[in-house]
Amino acid sequence: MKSSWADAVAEETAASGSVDSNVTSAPTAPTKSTYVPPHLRNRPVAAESPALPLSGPPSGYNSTGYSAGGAGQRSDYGRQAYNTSSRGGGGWSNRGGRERDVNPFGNDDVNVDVEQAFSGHENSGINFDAYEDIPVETQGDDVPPPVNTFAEIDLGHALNLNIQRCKYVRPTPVQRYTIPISLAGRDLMACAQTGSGKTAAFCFPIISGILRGNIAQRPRGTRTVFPLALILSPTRELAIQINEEAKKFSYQTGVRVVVVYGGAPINQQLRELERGVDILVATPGRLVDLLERAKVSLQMIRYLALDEADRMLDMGFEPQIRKIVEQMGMPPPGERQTMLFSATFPREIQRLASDFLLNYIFLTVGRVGSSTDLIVQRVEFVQEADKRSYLMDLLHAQKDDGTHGKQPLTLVFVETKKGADSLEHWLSRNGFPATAIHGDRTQQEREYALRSFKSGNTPILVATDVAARGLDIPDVSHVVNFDIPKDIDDYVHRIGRTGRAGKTGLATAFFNEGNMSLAKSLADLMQEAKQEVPAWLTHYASRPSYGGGKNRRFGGGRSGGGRYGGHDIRRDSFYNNSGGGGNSGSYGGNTGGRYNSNYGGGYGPGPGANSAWDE
Ligand SMILES: Nc1ncnc2c1ncn2[C@@H]1O[C@H](COP(=O)(O)OP(=O)(O)OP(=O)(O)O)[C@@H](O)[C@H]1O
Repeated sequence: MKSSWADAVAEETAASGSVDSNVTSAPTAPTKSTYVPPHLRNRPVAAESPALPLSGPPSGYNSTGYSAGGAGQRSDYGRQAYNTSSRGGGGWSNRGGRERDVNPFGNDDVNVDVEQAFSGHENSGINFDAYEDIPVETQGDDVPPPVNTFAEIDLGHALNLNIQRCKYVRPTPVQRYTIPISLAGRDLMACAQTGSGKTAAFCFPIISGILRGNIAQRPRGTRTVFPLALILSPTRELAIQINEEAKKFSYQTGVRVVVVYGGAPINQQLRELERGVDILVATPGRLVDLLERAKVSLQMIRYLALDEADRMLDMGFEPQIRKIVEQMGMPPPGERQTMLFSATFPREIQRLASDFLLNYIFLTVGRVGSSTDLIVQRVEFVQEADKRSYLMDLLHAQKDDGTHGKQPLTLVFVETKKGADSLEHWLSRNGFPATAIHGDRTQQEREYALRSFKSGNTPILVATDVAARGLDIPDVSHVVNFDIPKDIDDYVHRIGRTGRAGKTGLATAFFNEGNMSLAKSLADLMQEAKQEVPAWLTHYASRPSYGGGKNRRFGGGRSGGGRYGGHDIRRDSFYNNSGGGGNSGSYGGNTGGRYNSNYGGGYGPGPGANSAWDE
């Protein structure tokens, strides 16, 4: 059932006088964690130690979101903004008044007619029908029901206005399920296909929660800032992108979003923090630096979101995330709300992740780790020596098909940084304007390359895995896996740079003898996404020696979880027997050994390999 915003407003007004009997009361305020991280010990106490932020949902939530009047605290909710400074938004020079938000939407469209909101037709070119029959599974206790429209969830006037400005008319499937779950205060592990709107799925509840929550006064007069929400990203460009998105969603709400990431001058980021921060978007390395310098404190974190969560807990990177989440003063599970999102979630990673969660809901939209049917996948047998000329043929054909002979945006993935440089130069020399992005480039060069690609100035971007995850570049029409990744999950993320938000896309992979270990998982994945699998690939895939065995996602075969997505490891006997079911951290102690032995290599950045990780 679709209802308009106007209906929702009317219903809300009618409801505001009464107390909803279904309202679940907010959990009792958590007791304060006694742990004080070393960098905060012996500090002069400028204000009271921060009272812990609210845990769980603010009063007044019911299963579909927020029930007006439940706690009698709605009076200021329709406001355009709340004043971060008065909430001790952090910083050692809290401004006296709220500064003007820079309009992230450009000059247009600021006078959105909210009465018309969500009642119109699709206006963003998003093909939502593509998602209509997508299988969704949820596991866990008391899962709040999904919604069909934004109007069914009261995210608040200011946020709704921004959703409108973004031209989002309907929630995508992952948003339909996750927003009510998050608004109900539940921890969440969500697996949904690339390009399906996961960023908004975790940003909306965070912003809405901050706006309506009873946020404890944050300390003043200290040079440390106390964000309320932390969003972690594995790469700098993704952090930048999440920051831009979150800024749009929180425009004129008074919620302040700041991003910190490595490779950029720290002083500039410190100045931004100084002006106050509610939502901090960060890459882990730079965040640890700021925590150790006591510029940021996690003591008041109420929401923690890990985007690309499986990458964040990837072998080699997990200790840093554990440090941030478990050893730097952040409130423990139950006293904060934790949301983990990715398109892929290997079982082993789920086990690690469960340490961060309490009584969580496991959600899958589509199958765990599957790719979307919107991407046409092709795989060609191409010998190493022939790859360049093959690529050239593809690019020529594409150009001929393109509008006015223009080269459509093409993203070419290679294995090494050197390989990226070399291919970029070769393409440029041969009349194809190309640029490259990889970990050896300066941050300035990386950002310039991305901008140049997005704008179409250099319509070919040669990239390592640093660009594989999360980047939302409109109109990438072709992803070429010039070098096939060693891990099928990386393949899923790479091809997911096209075919986003309901649009179709094309992905071509160059396969040869060097990629045999991926034959089975690639053939299975393509079959599952209803793609044409070449006979030669099926043949290789059927050979026991090429049968994967390394397919870490499903313990040696893609058998886990049935046809549709949901495989929640809490169902595994292994998990239950190992005492890992209680989210109690009991798994943590011997994680490393078990984890490593399960992997048998081939996972994570090996010697000489590129890392998609940033600091
Ligand atoms: N409800 C919506 N209506 C229309 N467009 C939407 C909606 N939600 C998100 N989008 C758009 O869909 C695109 C993909 O969203 P997003 O980048 O969040 O995907 P994702 O699931 O995080 O992908 P990935 O797995 O690659 O990180 C973005 O351009 C975003 O603006």
